[in-house]
Amino acid sequence: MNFNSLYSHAKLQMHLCMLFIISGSTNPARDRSIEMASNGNGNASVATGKGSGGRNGLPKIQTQKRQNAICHDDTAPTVKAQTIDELHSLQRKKSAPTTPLDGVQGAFANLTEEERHKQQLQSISASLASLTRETGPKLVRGDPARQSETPRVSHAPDHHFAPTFSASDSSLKFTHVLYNLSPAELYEQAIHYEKGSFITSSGALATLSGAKTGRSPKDKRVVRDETTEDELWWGKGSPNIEMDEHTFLVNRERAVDYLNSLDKVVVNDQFLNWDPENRIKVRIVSARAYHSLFMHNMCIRPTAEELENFGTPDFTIYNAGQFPCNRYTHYMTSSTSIDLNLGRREMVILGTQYAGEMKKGLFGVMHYLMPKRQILSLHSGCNMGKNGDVALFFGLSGTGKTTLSTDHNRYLIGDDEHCWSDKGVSNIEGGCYAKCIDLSREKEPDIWNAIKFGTVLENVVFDEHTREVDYLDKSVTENTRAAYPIEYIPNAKIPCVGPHPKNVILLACDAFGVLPPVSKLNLAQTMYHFISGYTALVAGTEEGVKEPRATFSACFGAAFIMLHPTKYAAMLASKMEKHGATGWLVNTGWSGGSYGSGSRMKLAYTRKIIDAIHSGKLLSANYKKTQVFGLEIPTEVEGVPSEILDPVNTWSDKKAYKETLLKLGGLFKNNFEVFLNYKIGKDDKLTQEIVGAGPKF
Ligand SMILES: Nc1ncnc2c1ncn2[C@@H]1O[C@H](COP(=O)(O)OP(=O)(O)O)[C@@H](O)[C@H]1O
Ligand SMILES: C=C(OP(=O)(O)O)C(=O)O
Ligand SMILES: [Ca+2]
Ligand SMILES: [Mn+2]
Repeated sequence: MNFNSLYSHAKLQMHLCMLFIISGSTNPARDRSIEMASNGNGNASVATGKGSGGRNGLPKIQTQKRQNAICHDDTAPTVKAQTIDELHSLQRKKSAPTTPLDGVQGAFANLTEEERHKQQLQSISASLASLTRETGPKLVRGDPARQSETPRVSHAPDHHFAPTFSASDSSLKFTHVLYNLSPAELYEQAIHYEKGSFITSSGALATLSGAKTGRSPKDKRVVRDETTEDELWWGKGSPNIEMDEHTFLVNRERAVDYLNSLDKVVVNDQFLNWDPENRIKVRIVSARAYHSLFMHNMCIRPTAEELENFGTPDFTIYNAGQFPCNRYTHYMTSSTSIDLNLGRREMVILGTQYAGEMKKGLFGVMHYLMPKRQILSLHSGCNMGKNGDVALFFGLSGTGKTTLSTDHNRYLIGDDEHCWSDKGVSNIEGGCYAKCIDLSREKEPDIWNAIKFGTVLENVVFDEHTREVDYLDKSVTENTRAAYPIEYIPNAKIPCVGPHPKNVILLACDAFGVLPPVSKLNLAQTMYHFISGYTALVAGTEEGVKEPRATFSACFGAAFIMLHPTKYAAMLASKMEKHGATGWLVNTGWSGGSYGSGSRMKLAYTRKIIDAIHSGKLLSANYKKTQVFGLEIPTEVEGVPSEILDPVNTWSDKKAYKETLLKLGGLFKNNFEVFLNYKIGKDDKLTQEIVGAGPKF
């Protein structure tokens, strides 16, 4: 007998001893019982010495009177387990293998699965490899807290790697990998390990994103190398702030070292783009279950079989958001850095946990990769009518892409990021990311109902006891969000693809209150407004802020484009022309005066306007032309009071209206100056038309 078995033998003896002590006898088989009988009032009484085995004077235990024949302890089905551990192991069965193992016998089948796990771990280890050490970290599958329960497959280092004796501590330890966990597993991880994670009354997971509750565009850096130097848009107005390759590697090392120092990392392998020919494989390595569940919802979820054959990712995100960048590093101007290296196909996130950085970061990558394939990437929502008519909804943050593309009478293709190829449109993502501030069940029932188990609810406030969310509460931020899989919307179009768009709707939330609720645009006007990318929002939370602030963001998403805006504009113009799409400008902002005196356009009216665009009725309406912007506005729209269609009618102070209109016109003009020297499309004709499509005064 070796020491171990001696020890366990001794332990068994001890357990038996304790059992005997508790039962009060050296012969536990001997019956001594207490008979508990119901007295009919639901109370139990103890009758002593009545039982058959009451020889030692101790009563027998019985939960019910025998004669009423309700309780049959002895006949009730019993669990098949002999021990508590065995019972617990019965509860969770192993996931079924996805590849049918026809005729393959046990041992070989196991080997195949183990082989597959080993390959996955090797691939992840390679992703997490430090660039200055020789091997990737040692990885183990599963939660370290559940070592005994989870099958462990350790990463056997490749033979061609010589063992490094100058290794650091981090290369000696194991890192656990939580690979493509399910929402339920991620809930448990988040609730157990991440402060600020709670289940709300509807079943959604409430999370906190930390100090950053929105994107940090000033902290975005893009590696400028020989290729990107020529290809990308640099300089004034560009969102691409340069960094060099070396600095990228410094930040990458910082993120990778941080991730490798943890007990465990979460890894998602997923897809982008529903167009199968242009699908991109992405890997997201992060430290938080919140980030993993967010990306699970937002990217396209692979089937178990697709995951088995995933192979090497096309793009990898290292999200070390809890850890700041080093301010002494060149190019760093804050402790936050979001770094894109197109050559290495990698992105590093340091110093921000806002999950939107990941989805919008990948969108930037698509804005680079897709135009190279003559596919236009679009910052737009997209839906389709019963007859197959597709509409795009362009707009900056908060202008209504998600709200208006989620339409109970139409199929949802996607709420935010799309591609327009020769075949039609495809969603890049597998989920939606809705703003939740002031969300109401009545006005937005589909979004309301999508906030259920599996949905990530960021930075919302809820009742600590009932866990009911107060969507009016801005205590954490105004930018509260819900991220849910697209199939949580009942009429989602799966797969998320559709034919060529018929209507291109440009959304502007005009807080000046001078843009009409809807205008029909010709192609040159559509391009003018697309390149301008106007919206105006109000600070909102700050006291005394009366003046709306105009924002111009080229292509309604300058923060995400990688090439010069005119490249995307030229592609949009040629596609719209080729497929005969109509452009519209819809003001989802103020009416009856600027912010402060007027009020926000009623969502119900905007929906009626959108309905009339979809149905084709608005195309054949009567139109008149506005001053300054020269916009064609309809005189009537079903379900909308006619007097609001021309904003001048809604302002009581006509002089103030005219001044504000001219002010906004001036802002448009100033903004467009930088584009006057560029050619859009093949000939000068369109360029001249676009320049002429702006405000005149
Ligand atoms: N007339 C309107 N049209 C569209 N959205 C409106 C309107 N009035 C108020 N809203 C609100 O504005 C917000 C629009 O946000 P969202 O649809 O998420 O924008 P985006 O997807 O473009 O970032 C929502 O909270 C919506 O309820
Ligand atoms: C997630 C974002 O997109 P949107 O507000 O357009 O939905 C964002 O801009 O951070
Ligand atoms: Ca967006
Ligand atoms: Mn949105």
